[in-house]
Formats: sequence, structure tokens, C-alpha cells
Amino acid sequence: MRLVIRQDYDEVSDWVAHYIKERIIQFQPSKDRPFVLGLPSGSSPLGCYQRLAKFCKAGQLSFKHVITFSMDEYVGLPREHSQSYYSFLWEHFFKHLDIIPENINQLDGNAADLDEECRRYEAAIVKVGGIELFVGGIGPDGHIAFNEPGSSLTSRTRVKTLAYETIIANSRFFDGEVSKVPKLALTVGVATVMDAREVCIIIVGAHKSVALAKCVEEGVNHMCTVSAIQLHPKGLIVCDEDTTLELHVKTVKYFKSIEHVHQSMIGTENLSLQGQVLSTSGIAKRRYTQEELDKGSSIAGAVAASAAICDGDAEDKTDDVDQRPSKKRK
Ligand SMILES: N[C@@H]1[C@@H](O)[C@H](O)[C@@H](COP(=O)(O)O)O[C@@H]1O
Repeated sequence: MRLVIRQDYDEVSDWVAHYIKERIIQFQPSKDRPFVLGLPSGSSPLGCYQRLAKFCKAGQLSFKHVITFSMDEYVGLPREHSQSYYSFLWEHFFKHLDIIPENINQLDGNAADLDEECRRYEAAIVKVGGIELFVGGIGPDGHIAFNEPGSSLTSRTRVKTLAYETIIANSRFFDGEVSKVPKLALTVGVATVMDAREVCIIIVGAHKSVALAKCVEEGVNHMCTVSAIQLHPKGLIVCDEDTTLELHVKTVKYFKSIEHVHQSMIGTENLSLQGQVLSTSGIAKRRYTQEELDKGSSIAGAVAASAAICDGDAEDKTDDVDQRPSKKRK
């Protein structure tokens, strides 16, 4: 698992937006081979969504061949309600993109048969060949999507009763009134997320620092469902400095030093990013502009490393890119 620490929310949003952009571009999606992206709602991904929309508007990125699957939805809240995840994602993301509406998959919290709706969703994911990159956010107790503490780590899309802490936390979107917050939700399962070929979790704010510490420094545990990411071969967490408050100093130093080594191996210094930085992967052969290099060399490097590893031998298919000199880089 990789832990990328940035100064604040804006830097986290910048990093994740660039990362998603590079992953999509690298993938070279087409009608027959679309890029399948899992998406969260909530305040954590907002800055990232705004940046992705800007890329799209500027013609630097297209969602034409991107299929999306949203993580969760309240049960019983009308779709047009401003706080339904359907409305949220349309308002803050989809309507600003060139995405084809039929490629947007969202759970219907008003379906007549909720169990059937969950089965339909899982089947739809399978039908498109699985999710390439699942981006996620967490609640203060470490729940991913609506997989509340105690959720099975092998869970699939299903109906969940919300934990009281979640209802309180989300009441900020319902005029601060707990009674207005729906008590049930549809959510992808922990295993649905972990089945994705890559998982990227955005965690921002001191109020999530305990959850981050549990996820990174403690074991895999159903009371902190995001901790399942430890078992994922390509798990990535992007957080800000405030969120590291409960981590050991040595843990923070460790992940920062890894990123430093990573950058010096894959960044501009040694790899001539101005050339075909991604050529080792065989996936994309795009040249980076100087501006991109100045702004996002670490992101380009991360993506390049990611691609190189994916493209490697079976034994290379791990995320430990940072700790291992790549034979491809000789
Ligand atoms: N079910 C949602 C999640 O999908 C979301 O990721 C999380 C964090 O939200 P926020 O980013 O607003 O803190 O809250 C919830 O409870």
C-alpha cells in the first residue's frame, strides 16, 4: 500500500485529480475498451472533481469512454433531493463532463426491490469487465462507502443500516437534523471495492486521523472497513498533513522517505521524464510537456511506476514499487 501525504485539501485534490487524469490517458480508453471508474460522494472528492471537470473543459481529458459506478445511495430519498448521491454527483461532477449519460451507473435507493437492485449493480460491474480504479472516501470511523463497522470484509452490494455516528456526521447535509437523515442506504460492499484493479482512498481532516492510523498501523479489521486495503495489491491512500496526527512520527517519515526515493528513481532526475516516461509500461507513449513535469512530476512518476509494475512479471504485480529497484529501469 502507498500512502501519499500532501500539505492540505487543495494539494490532495490536485494530486488525486492528476493521478486519475494520467491513469485514464494512459489506459487509452475506447468504445470497445472503456475505462471503468468507481466514485465516492461526499466532501472529500469535491476538489478533485472540480479539477477533473476543468481538465475536461480545457480539452486535456475526455470521459467519453469512461464508465462510472458510484459507491452508495440513501434509501428512500427522492433522486432529485439535493442530498441524494445521485443529485450530488450530477451537480458536482457529471454535468461538467463530456461523459455519455448511459455510461453512468448509480444505485437506485427507490427501487421496488432493493435486493434485486444490488444484484443488478454487481452484475453490471461484472458485465463491463470489473472496475479499473475505485476512488473512495471514508467516514470518521473508517467506513468505506456505507460499510459501517462490523461489515463483512467479503461483502457485496447490499442494503445497510447506518451507524448512529454516520447519521450524526451526515446530518450536516440535512440542516443539522438527525431525524432528516435516511437510516438505510445501498452500498457497494468491501469486496466490491477491493475487487477493483486499483483502489485510491482520499482521507482528509483531523477528524479522520484515528481512522487513518487504524487503517495504516493496525491490522485488517471489520471495525475499520477501509483497513481491507492492506490486502489489496494496488492500494493507495492520499491524505493531508492534518490526517496524519495520530500516526507515529516514524510512520509518516517512512512513507515520506519512500515517496522521496520513488521520485528520485522515477522523477525527472533519473528518468528523463521529458522523454517517453511511460514507455517502459508499453501502455502509453505520451510525451509530457514541461508544464506537466514542473507541476506533476511526482504524479507522472507514480503513474509510470504503477503502469510499469502492472505490466511486469506476475511476481512484480504488487504496489511495492517504492521499495524495489525496477529491473526495467536499468
Ligand atoms: N457513505 C458516505 C461515503 O461515501 C463518504 O465517502 C463518507 C465521507 O464523506 P466526506 O467526504 O463528506 O467526509 O461519508 C459517507 O458516510
